[in-house]
Amino acid sequence: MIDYSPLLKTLSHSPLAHWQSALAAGLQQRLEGLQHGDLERWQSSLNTLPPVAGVECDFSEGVCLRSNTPLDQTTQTQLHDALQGLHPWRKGPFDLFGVHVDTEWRSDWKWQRVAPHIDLSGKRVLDIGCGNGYYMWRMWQAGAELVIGVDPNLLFLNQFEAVKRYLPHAPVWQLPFTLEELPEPTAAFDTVFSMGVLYHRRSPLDHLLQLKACLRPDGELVMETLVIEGDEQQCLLPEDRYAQMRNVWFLPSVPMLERMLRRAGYSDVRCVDLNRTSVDEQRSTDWMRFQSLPSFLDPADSSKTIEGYPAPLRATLVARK
Ligand SMILES: Nc1ncnc2c1ncn2[C@@H]1O[C@H](C[S@+](CC[C@H]([NH3+])C(=O)[O-])CC(=O)[O-])[C@@H](O)[C@H]1O
Repeated sequence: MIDYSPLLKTLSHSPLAHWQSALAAGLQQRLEGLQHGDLERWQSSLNTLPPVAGVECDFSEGVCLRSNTPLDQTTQTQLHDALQGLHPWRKGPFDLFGVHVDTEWRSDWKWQRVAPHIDLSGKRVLDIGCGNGYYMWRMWQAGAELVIGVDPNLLFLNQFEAVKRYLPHAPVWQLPFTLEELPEPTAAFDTVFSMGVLYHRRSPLDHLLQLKACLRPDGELVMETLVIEGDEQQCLLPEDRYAQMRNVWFLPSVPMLERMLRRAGYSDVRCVDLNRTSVDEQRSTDWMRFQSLPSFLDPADSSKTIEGYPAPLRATLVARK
């Protein structure tokens, strides 16, 4: 598993120095207690990742790793099979030494919509619900000094580890925790991202307050979530599933979300992007062979989900603490 000691060392020289002992204890407990029926299989996939010499990053178009000694066919097949052992790959794409991991989501499209509105140079960044870490690599590429992501999903942690294995010295770390489990106080991050998480929370205002608690004074929040069209009085609470997703709670309108952010104490609240998710952006691939967005929309009317709700519309808002 990931050796977190360099992170703990980095933290000791930062305003998060108090995290050191809490994280060390929490991580040890979490990593020892990790249980999932597939964990052994994922770990053996990680163990079959071939070593690669002379790793270089090319993040100009996405997350692309190359070697100054191109991989022979056998090694590339070994890499392909090890990565396939970590199916399903949802966020990406990744190009790892010529193996193109064509993920369910074109997360690069979302990053292109978000990145122009933020400046991450020299920033200490926290990514809540970081998934497999795809955006964390983009944040590092955008100049962040330290990127820490939290996500309780163990498959995604293993996918992150597969990439991190080839970039062991990158200041990019994924912790197998939820936001709520982070040691307090956390008010040390310049930028906090919450993308694709708010609608999974039953108490959205508490989520906004917990995110604010992670920011230093004047720090910036990047909030990306599902919304509906409407005025500041409107919000959708699905009866059960939304686009086949369980665990979806509140989909506010943009004006309502702006109001929620202001009521939670943020200032300078702005919506910088609004985008209807297309079936080109979220779809099944060889790397995510389950059903995807095309099956979750009404076959007779793609402006609706199969449950009859408005089809996925996502907004990105930025705000200051
Ligand atoms: N309380 C929590 N704390 C931390 N993580 C959580 C919590 N609850 C859920 N998650 C995690 O948040 C992620 C939400 S996916 C967005 C991924 C990426 N950000 C994206 O913008 O594509 C949503 C989607 O794709 O619908 C999952 O990986 C959960 O495990």
